[in-house]
Amino acid sequence: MRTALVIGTGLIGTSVALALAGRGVRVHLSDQDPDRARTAAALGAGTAEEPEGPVDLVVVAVPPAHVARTVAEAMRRGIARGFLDVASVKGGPRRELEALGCDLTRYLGTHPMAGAERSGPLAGTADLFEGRPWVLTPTSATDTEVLNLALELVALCRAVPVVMDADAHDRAVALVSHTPQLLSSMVAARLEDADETAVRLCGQGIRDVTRIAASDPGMWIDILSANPGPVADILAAVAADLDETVRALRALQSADEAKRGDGAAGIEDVLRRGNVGRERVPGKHGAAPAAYETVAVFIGDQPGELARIFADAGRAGVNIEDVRIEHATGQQSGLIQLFVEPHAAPGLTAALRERGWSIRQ
Ligand SMILES: NC(=O)c1ccc[n+]([C@@H]2O[C@H](COP(=O)([O-])OP(=O)(O)OC[C@H]3O[C@@H](n4cnc5c(N)ncnc54)[C@H](O)[C@@H]3O)[C@@H](O)[C@H]2O)c1
Ligand SMILES: O=C(O)C(=O)C[C@]1(C(=O)O)C=C[C@@H](O)C=C1
Repeated sequence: MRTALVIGTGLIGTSVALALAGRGVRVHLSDQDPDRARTAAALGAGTAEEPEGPVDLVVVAVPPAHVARTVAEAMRRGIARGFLDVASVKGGPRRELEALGCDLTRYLGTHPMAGAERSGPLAGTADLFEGRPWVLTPTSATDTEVLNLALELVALCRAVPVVMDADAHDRAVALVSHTPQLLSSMVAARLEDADETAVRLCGQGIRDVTRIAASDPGMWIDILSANPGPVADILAAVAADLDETVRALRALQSADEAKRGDGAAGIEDVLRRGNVGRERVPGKHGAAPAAYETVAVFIGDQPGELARIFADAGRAGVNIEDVRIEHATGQQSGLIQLFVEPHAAPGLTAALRERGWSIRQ
């Protein structure tokens, strides 16, 4: 692929464009808000100038409700060999394109399973998709050349292609993306009127659970409007768990010992099922989840501290598999958790101690 046109230069479009431009593709950028295309261009994602002739690939990265019309318009102009979109839902846009009478041989619906709670071009990064699944939903009508262009795009973004049926995709993302977004928002919504003294106690648990609650509501209304049935089905199952958990907690307040035992069993059931589900979440690079050991180190909030600890781990010959930083409220220090293979943890702990780091026991 030598040339591409990215329509919609927000978080996803700019990230795609940065990855392609970084690997030598000439990328043209377009957005209904020209300032956004210019911002993406200024970040090195390509040029905001119109292509002079046809490009190899058009990537449509606009909100789901605008996908079909934008793809149809690009097809009408005949400006590329293939047309992709990256929307978070796949069944609806395909059916809309069908209804608009578009040539579906030239179109492929795709969805990179990577993103962020921020939107707009300034949130874009070239490495956003590295190692992440990127769903492709070809049908028997899809032209092989278009499928190959999509596979090339995924490879250039260093993502991992996953082929799925569009409706199966929508049911899957209802479970792993759309319902979690709503639940994160619902937990965060409890904080809206909470007492300041309670909010000050927020620790890493609530930060983990509510990160995506900062997402753009407009975008999510669009996504959920295009996938309401499957999300409602999963939320109904969550609601049944919630009802059961409330019942179990009330039983724990009872004076009757048997009822308290029943309540504890109900709570344990949901917590254990949660453990089992969590174990199924894929680990690094899509591999089976690894049981890493954590080495927790106190770290100062000043320039160079992270570089120093990573260099010290490197000197000890230890590969850091994952990392998490917990910031203590109101303090100029934090706690960095280094995830390493279990056999490497004792050596790393000793080496860091020797170099003066304070390790949390
Ligand atoms: N945010 C995520 O985590 C994520 C992840 C994967 C896929 N997606 C999908 O990617 C698409 C873009 O999402 P985003 O997060 O980059 O949103 P964003 O708000 O950051 O960017 C969307 C851009 O599209 C532009 N736009 C809107 N309508 C347009 C039109 N008709 N023509 C041209 N430009 C138009 C907007 O001006 C904006 O710059 C959506 O379909 C979304 O479902 C999002
Ligand atoms: O914010 C993130 O970390 C995301 O990856 C967001 C996320 C997801 O739920 O996985 C959200 C919607 C997209 O369609 C794809 C990615």
